[in-house]
Amino acid sequence: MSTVSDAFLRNDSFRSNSLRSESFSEEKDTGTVQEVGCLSIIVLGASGDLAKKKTFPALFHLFKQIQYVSGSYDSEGGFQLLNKQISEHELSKRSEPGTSRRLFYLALPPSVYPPVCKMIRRYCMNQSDLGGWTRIVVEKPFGKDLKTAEDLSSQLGELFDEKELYRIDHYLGKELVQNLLVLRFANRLFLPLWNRDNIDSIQIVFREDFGTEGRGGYFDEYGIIRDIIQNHLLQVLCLVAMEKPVSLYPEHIRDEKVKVLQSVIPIKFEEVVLGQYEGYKDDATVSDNSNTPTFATIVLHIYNERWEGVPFILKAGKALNSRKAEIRIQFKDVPGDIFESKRQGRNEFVIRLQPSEAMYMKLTVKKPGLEMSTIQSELDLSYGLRYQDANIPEAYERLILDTIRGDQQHFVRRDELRVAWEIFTPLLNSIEEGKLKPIMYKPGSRGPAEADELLAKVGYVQTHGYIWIPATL
Ligand SMILES: NC(=O)C1=CN([C@@H]2O[C@H](COP(=O)(O)OP(=O)(O)OC[C@H]3O[C@@H](n4cnc5c(N)ncnc54)[C@H](OP(=O)(O)O)[C@@H]3O)[C@@H](O)[C@H]2O)C=CC1
Ligand SMILES: O=C1O[C@H](COP(=O)(O)O)[C@@H](O)[C@H](O)[C@H]1O
Repeated sequence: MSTVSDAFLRNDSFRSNSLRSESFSEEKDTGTVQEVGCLSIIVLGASGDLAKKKTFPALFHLFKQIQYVSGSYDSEGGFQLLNKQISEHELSKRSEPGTSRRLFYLALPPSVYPPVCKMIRRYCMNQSDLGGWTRIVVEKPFGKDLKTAEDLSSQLGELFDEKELYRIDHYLGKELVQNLLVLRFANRLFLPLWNRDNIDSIQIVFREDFGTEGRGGYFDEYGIIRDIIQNHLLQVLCLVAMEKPVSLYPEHIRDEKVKVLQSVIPIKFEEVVLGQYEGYKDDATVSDNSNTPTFATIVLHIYNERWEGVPFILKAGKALNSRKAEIRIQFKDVPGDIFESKRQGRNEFVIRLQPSEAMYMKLTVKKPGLEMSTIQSELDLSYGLRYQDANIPEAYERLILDTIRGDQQHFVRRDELRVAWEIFTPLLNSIEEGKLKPIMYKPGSRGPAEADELLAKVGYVQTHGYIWIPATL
């Protein structure tokens, strides 16, 4: 376990209006006093992979000093000691009783959330009557299927209120994911286009060009659907597909996300392609007869007025030929096309979340010159070029700051989580029962060819002959 002091919060700029969103602030909703007491952030799972790769670098940008308290997750003595350390730390910062804030970040496997939360509840709560609080940040995967997730939610729900629980999904902290609401609802241009009348298919894609690399044991238990699709890609889908929320108030946004998920109809197994990269089982921590997919393409259908008939293709894979995450919105062909532009490709609006954030719209234009011929080109907003001086924060940096501010907009609500598991549990059960088997693919490839065939079957038309020429300054 480790604790981080409040040096950052002593910085006046943190309390300035520029960093504080009035519409989201807890003060406005509950009438509590301004938060000035000592803040302690406690990372449980401090020696693990997640903490090392994501949590600490993010915290390091926010804070200056890190302390470490070691102890086991089910020992009363350990948590009493932890509480003592935090209390001493708060005292040393002259924090008034009732004002201090404790953020417990559980970078742990979900199996130990209940005992750890019990210990926190019993031994590490602070007084909160003067604006102080205790908040718990939990990492995905929140459970393994509908039942385990619900059990976990119930266990945590008995210990903490929903407003004290922050289920983190770091994709919700990515710049271009956060931009989706603005893009969709602040641009008149998109409002009439964003529906089944104009859009033919939507892909949400995650590709990684490395394998499980030391995480084989964890991964083999979860697989790509639980690791990426059920959470990160589904969250992105919600923001792409949901209706306009009543306001930017977190509950209004999360209400709309839940409605989209509730409109997803059961997955047809013939619209699923699973893959496993060759060599995956060479990892000593992976079972020799593992059926775990490291690649999956899954078509979801949303049965509502806006989206009926539009396939949402969720695609994720490890050990592929490239690393990227993007949303690809493909429009329908132009009716009564007089330019034969169809032969070159359809309009596509691509939102690239990473690497190098960008949005581009693939268009057909007149080829410059004397001839009246057409060519595929693009309207291109590359963030690196357009916002050269902007500092795009790491997703975790942003989300941890939200937990301190008490803004739950970018966190997963319990009912959202339940529907997300309802969507994928039947498929996951069938994989576990061996009814669906992954197709082997070569590391460094595009994944199984059957995935591209499925894409074509549900209507995706690959552009041919499009060549991108990056802009130069
Ligand atoms: N601002 C910028 O940075 C811009 C960059 N570009 C770059 O230009 C290049 C071309 O752009 P774009 O056409 O959008 O992207 P790509 O050519 O990379 O991919 C287009 C689509 O075709 C699919 N695809 C690729 N190969 C196959 C295949 N063999 N069989 C079936 N489907 C396939 C891709 O699937 P999958 O998702 O699985 O890869 C993707 O959905 C890209 O590298 C892009 O990043 C373009 C415009 C602006
Ligand atoms: O949650 C996870 O995400 C990472 C990928 O995150 P990114 O921000 O680098 O796209 C993935 O490697 C890991 O398997 C998964 O658990």
